[in-house]
Amino acid sequence: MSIIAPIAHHTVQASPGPSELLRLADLHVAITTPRRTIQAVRGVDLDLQAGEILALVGESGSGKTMTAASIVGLLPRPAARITQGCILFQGRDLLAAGTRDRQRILRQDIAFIVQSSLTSLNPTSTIGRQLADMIAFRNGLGRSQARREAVRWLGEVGIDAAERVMASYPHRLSGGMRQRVLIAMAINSRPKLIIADEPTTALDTATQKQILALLARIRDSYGIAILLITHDFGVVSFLSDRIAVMQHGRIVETGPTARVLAAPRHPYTATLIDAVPRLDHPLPRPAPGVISEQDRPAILARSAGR
Ligand SMILES: Nc1ncnc2c1ncn2[C@@H]1O[C@H](COP(=O)(O)OP(=O)(O)OP(=O)(O)O)[C@@H](O)[C@H]1O
Repeated sequence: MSIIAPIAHHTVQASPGPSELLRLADLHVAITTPRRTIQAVRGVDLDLQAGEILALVGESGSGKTMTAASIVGLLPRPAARITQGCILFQGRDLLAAGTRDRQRILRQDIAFIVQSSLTSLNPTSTIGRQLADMIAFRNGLGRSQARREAVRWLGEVGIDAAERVMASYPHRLSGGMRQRVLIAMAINSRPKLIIADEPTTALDTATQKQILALLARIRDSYGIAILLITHDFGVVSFLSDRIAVMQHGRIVETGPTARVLAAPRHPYTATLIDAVPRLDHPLPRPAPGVISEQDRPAILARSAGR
């Protein structure tokens, strides 16, 4: 994985606190298309403490994925590039680090989980093979020991029928099972940070809740910090300690989850929260004529599913 130079470095004045894991300072990402250049990320400042779950929330196109991709060196090349800023991981600037150092940090300490779990797995290889190969490679284990470890990690992520899943090809598993497998792949190296980009978006509501509960348990058991990227405030309230709200490439509000949900300070945050109908809160008050009585059952059904 590599990150595109040249980069105008931002000077970070304060040294990181003892528990600061990740800091983005004045991060800018530009995307050049044949027709124009888009400033996808426009000066993002963000910090994440060890063991913390921070939700990065915003509508589609607000720049969440470009921010995450910058951290793990997966910006779509050659169109996208970091034009300014720095990314500190445990005080080290990933953008200034040598390729080997950066790759070592990304391999050992930062795991990236994306939404589309089918494309993240090799369709021609069994789950057991993929997981055991990864464990063997990372830990220098022999085949049978790596296999035993693979079964153990599948158990860790709540897969009971581990032997059956080991023998399965990815397309034979449900979306929730595949996401559990990806989480097992992410955590077996005991990273310090998981970046999860819309990890539950493609799943049904019950499975979403199970996967979110699993992520919470992983944080509690292993102290792994999670940067959770989502457009869904329902997901955020379930899982995160803190929220950062992103709009048009900028962070417009950051705060503890309970405070942000109860008393949003930025109008955009309030709009996003209001857009989530829930049964335990009054339904958002629609402008007259916008939501008719006929629409109401559908909204209530959606809200009941959360
Ligand atoms: N490969 C690409 N080529 C051109 N523009 C892109 C590309 N990927 C993203 N963009 C643009 O960059 C901006 C930020 O996109 P980004 O994917 O980071 O948003 P997002 O908040 O993650 O939204 P979503 O949840 O839909 O992925 C948007 O204007 C988007 O259209």
